[in-house]
Amino acid sequence: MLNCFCKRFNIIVNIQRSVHSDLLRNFGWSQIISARREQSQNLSTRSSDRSPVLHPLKVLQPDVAVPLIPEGSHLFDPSNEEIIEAQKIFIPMQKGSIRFLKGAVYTEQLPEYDLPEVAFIGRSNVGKSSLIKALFTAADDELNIRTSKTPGQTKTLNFFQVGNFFSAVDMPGYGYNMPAHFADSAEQFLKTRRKLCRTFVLIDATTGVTRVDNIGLDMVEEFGKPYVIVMTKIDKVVQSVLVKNLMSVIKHRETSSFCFPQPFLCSSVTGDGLALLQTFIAYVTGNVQIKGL
Ligand SMILES: Nc1nc2c(ncn2[C@@H]2O[C@H](COP(=O)(O)OP(=O)(O)OP(=O)(O)O)[C@@H](O)[C@H]2O)c(=O)[nH]1
Repeated sequence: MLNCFCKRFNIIVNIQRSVHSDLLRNFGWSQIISARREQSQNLSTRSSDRSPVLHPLKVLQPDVAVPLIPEGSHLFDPSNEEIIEAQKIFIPMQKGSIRFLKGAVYTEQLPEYDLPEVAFIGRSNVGKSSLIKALFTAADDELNIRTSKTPGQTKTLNFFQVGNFFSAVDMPGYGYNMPAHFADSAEQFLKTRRKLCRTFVLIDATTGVTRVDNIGLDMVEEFGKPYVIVMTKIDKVVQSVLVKNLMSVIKHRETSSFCFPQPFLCSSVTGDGLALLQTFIAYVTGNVQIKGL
């Protein structure tokens, strides 16, 4: 059963990988432009051979009565040129330039470097490893990131170095089957990392914000860390469910002091929203400039 699932998932990832690497190899013009065109397409009218939707939130907005980002906030909406520039960072310039650095748990084991850092946290099985794998699909062979249907497989803080641009950290999931060290290791990490510039808190689009998600959300609020909500697995829900669950994120944002106003909507399977998230990561780590920001 698991084998069969893995095979199917690999096929999907391989299709996505070839679409993605074509996009990157050709510096993406035609695909990005067609993705732009798809912004006018309803998210629920999906077909497997279409280009990824670039900005899922923008697609949803016309169908939602409340503003998805607060009045007065700027929508993060980079130009095609800025997206192309940002995506170059996610392609290895040479073998090993994007690499797994180490798995660690306690402060003294954490790697030292002078790079900006971004962390991905979320409850078990929310899709953290899959998202990192999809963001770095061009370096997949070197990173060899494992994903699993079984919750709680990520047991250490896994560090990935992305050239001299930044470092990404895949944190263990909380909730079901979480490692016993989670509270200590996550707290120590969030408290001590000087170069941590953003934490991405992942929320499953099939559930919206649950009580378990509040473990991570409360933690980043308590430590006063600027964070961004990423809704994962948007391919798994119809638009009405996506909007309903997005509302739980909007509701959380209203009471938050450190949450970025714009949630990012992604699918690691279809690639929807990934180019936008890559561009945002490149922007917050100081690796691309976005006009007007
Ligand atoms: N359809 C769909 N499935 C996804 C997506 N992202 C992840 N999954 C599936 O969700 C399951 C969990 O994904 P992982 O990436 O291993 O989740 P994780 O958060 O790293 O899990 P832990 O190790 O428990 O912390 C796997 O079966 C993935 O294939 C997505 O965008 N769409």
